[in-house]
Amino acid sequence: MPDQMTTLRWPAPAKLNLCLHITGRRPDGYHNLQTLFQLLNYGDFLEFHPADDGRVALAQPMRDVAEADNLVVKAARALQQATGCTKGATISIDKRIPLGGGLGGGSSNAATTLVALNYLWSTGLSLPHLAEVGLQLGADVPVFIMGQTAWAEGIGERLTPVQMPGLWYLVVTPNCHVSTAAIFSNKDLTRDTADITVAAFLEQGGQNDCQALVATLYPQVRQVIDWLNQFGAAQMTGTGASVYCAFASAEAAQAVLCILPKRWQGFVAQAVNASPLHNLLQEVDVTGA
Ligand SMILES: C[C@@](CO)(OP(=O)(O)O)[C@H](O)COP(=O)(O)OP(=O)(O)OC[C@H]1O[C@@H](n2ccc(N)nc2=O)[C@H](O)[C@@H]1O
Ligand SMILES: Nc1ncnc2c1ncn2[C@@H]1O[C@H](COP(=O)(O)OP(=O)(O)O)[C@@H](O)[C@H]1O
Repeated sequence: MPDQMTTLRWPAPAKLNLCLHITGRRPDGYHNLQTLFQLLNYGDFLEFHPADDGRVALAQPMRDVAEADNLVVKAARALQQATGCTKGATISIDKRIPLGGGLGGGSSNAATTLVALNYLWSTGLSLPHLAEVGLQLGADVPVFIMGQTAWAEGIGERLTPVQMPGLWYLVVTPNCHVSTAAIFSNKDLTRDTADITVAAFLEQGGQNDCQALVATLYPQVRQVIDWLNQFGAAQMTGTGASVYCAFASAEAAQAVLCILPKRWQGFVAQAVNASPLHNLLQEVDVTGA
C-alpha cells in the first residue's frame, strides 16, 4: 500500500437532526425514533498510522474522555474482534465538533475509524457489515458509515437516503453538557409522536421532541434558541445542547456568527447529501493514492 495512505486526513463530519420524533419505547428501554440525519461539510479529521503489533492507541489523549472510553479506540477494537485482524494503529484526532452537542462527533469518529481501518487493514467488510459492527457502539454510527443524508427509523439504523437542498446552517453550542441517557429516561419526555412518512416530513417538516424538556432543564439552551429565533426558525439537534438555524447563503450565516455572544461557540456549515468521508474513499479507490 502506498505510504501516503497512512498520513491521509480522514474526515469525520458532523450531523444535524432536522427533526427528532420519538414514536415509542422498546422493551429494552431504547426509544424508536424518526429523524432526518443531515450530514454537514464540517467536522473532525482523523489520521491513522497502522502497525503490525495489534496495539491500538491514540497519538494524544483527548480532553474529557479516557482513552479506553474513546469511541475511536472502541471502534478499532470492535473491527479487530469482528474480523480477527491482528494489526494495530496509532490514531490522531483533530477535534472540531463540540463534545456531547447532539452533533454526533463521537459516533462519526467511530464510523470513520471503522471505514478507514477496514481499508488500511484490508479487512474487506462491506459498508452494511461495518454499520452492524458500528451499531453496537452507538445508535448514530450507521448513518455515518453509510455516508448519505438519510431519513432514519428504528433507533436510527433503518436508513432511507434523501436528497436535501444545500442550505447553510449556523450551529451554536452553549457551555453546558446534556446527557442523552438522562433525557431519554426523564418521565416528562414526549414519547408518543405518531409515525409519519418521509414524504410528509419533506412537505411539512417536523419538531424535536426533546427540545421543550431540554430547554426547561438547561436555561442556556433556551437562551440560544431565543437568540437564534431572531434570525429564523431555531431548532435543537439530537438531545442537545447545540441549536441551529438555516440560511440561504454562507454570507448570511457568517454575518450572524460574527455577532454571536462570546459565551457561546458556533460554526457555519453547508448541508451535504454525501459524506466527505465517502468522497475521500471514492478518491482513494479510484486513484489508489
Ligand atoms: C437521539 C440521538 C439522535 O441523533 O441523540 P444525540 O446523541 O445525537 O444527541 C441519537 O440517536 C443517540 O445516539 P447515541 O448518542 O449514539 O446514543 P447511544 O450511545 O446509543 O445511547 C445513549 C443512551 O440514550 C438512550 N437512548 C439512545 C438512543 C435511543 N434511540 N433510545 C434511547 O433510549 C439509552 O438510554 C442509551 O443508553
Ligand atoms: N472520539 C470521541 N469524540 C467525541 N466524544 C466521544 C469520543 N469518544 C467518546 N466520546 C464520548 O461520547 C459522548 C457523546 O459524544 P458526541 O457523539 O460528540 O455527542 P452526541 O452524542 O451528543 O452527538 C461525549 O460526551 C464523550 O464523553
